[in-house]
Amino acid sequence: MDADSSDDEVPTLIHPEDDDSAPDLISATDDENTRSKVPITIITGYLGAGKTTLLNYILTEQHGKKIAVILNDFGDTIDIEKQLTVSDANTTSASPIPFVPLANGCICCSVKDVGVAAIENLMEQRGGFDYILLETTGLADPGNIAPLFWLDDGLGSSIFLDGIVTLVDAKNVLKSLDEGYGDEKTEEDSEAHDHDENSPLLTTAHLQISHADVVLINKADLVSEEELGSVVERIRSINGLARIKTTTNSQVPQLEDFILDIHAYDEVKDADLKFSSKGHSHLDPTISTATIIFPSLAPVQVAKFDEFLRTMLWEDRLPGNVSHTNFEIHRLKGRIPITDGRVLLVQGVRNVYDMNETKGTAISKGTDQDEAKLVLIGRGVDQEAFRNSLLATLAIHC
Ligand SMILES: Nc1nc2c(ncn2[C@@H]2O[C@H](COP(=O)(O)OP(=O)(O)OP(=O)(O)O)[C@@H](O)[C@H]2O)c(=O)[nH]1
Repeated sequence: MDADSSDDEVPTLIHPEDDDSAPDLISATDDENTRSKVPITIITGYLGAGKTTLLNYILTEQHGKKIAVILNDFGDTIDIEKQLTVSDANTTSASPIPFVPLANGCICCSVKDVGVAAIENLMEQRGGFDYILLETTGLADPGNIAPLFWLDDGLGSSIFLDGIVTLVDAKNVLKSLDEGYGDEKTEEDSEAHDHDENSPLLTTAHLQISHADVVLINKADLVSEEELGSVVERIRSINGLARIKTTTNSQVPQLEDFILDIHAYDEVKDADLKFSSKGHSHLDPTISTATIIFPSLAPVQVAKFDEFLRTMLWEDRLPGNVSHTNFEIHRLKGRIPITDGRVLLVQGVRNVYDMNETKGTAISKGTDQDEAKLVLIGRGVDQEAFRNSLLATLAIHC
């Protein structure tokens, strides 16, 4: 399940060929920029899944980093007990650890006002830390948080999103996915999460898993091997990109690569996309992962590929006269070789995406490297329809 290793060079930003009102993306991939920016890992997961336990574990492990922790508390009250728990457990050499509790509301609703201000405030203490962990409330939707680090000029210039780690409770996660167990059903939630009465229930657990770069299936001690296997299978069917680790008491043996320095948004390694050979699973009726495999692009097709992405992500439809059901993309990653030797790397969260190219990577014809892969995670993602639409778009005017 742990798949990750590649010697690929760090990608650089390419400039879009047209000026088509693309959001002003801030590349986290420029070598020098990335080095001077502070990485942030978002830790999300259901109420009681083990987020605080994970923070305590990280802060007491030897990792040679000075870590700042931001707690995003839900509601008006500050969870004093939780802050003390983490502070007291900090026996690491990294000190002091500034705590910035976000007292007012869930970060997904008010991140512009509260979350950004707290992070900017924290950045004034720069030099006191070299890594940020943001623990979100159990009800947060990470899809609203992640694009901020691309789109907010202020934030994007000083920090970069390293990755999203989602904790799930092995004992309760299937219930959460099937019944929305643990979700507070407000009217707003019902509208946002389940707007179409005929669609299967979209729960907070789905949102947290579909956006994850790493899923920790915690509380493994509370379930049998067989139950654990079913949980792994279900999560893999929702999010085929995430690396999955089972833990007890949130103890991740290897923090580097799994929690810290994941580089989930500035690299797209071939190994990240390797699960795709296992095919499209419909184990979860609500969200699935689709992999579109297609031949490497001719240079003139790059603009067409971009058009496909824009139409899909910004207009919520598929180009090329392909019929499809309603869909919603949560996360996408792609690795697209071009016949002139370049390789395009694509990253996206919801309707925000970024396309970079690797420098001078030669492709060997007739090998796996020659194959382009686009992986999509979301609702209503019909692999065949998406592939047909992409191929139809690439064929036009080429
Ligand atoms: N049996 C068992 N208990 C665990 C494990 N991990 C955490 N716990 C316990 O589960 C409870 C909740 O853990 P927390 O780390 O507070 O969970 P959280 O996600 O921060 O919870 P909220 O802040 O409410 O969202 C605590 O009593 C932990 O000691 C585990 O792997 N197995």
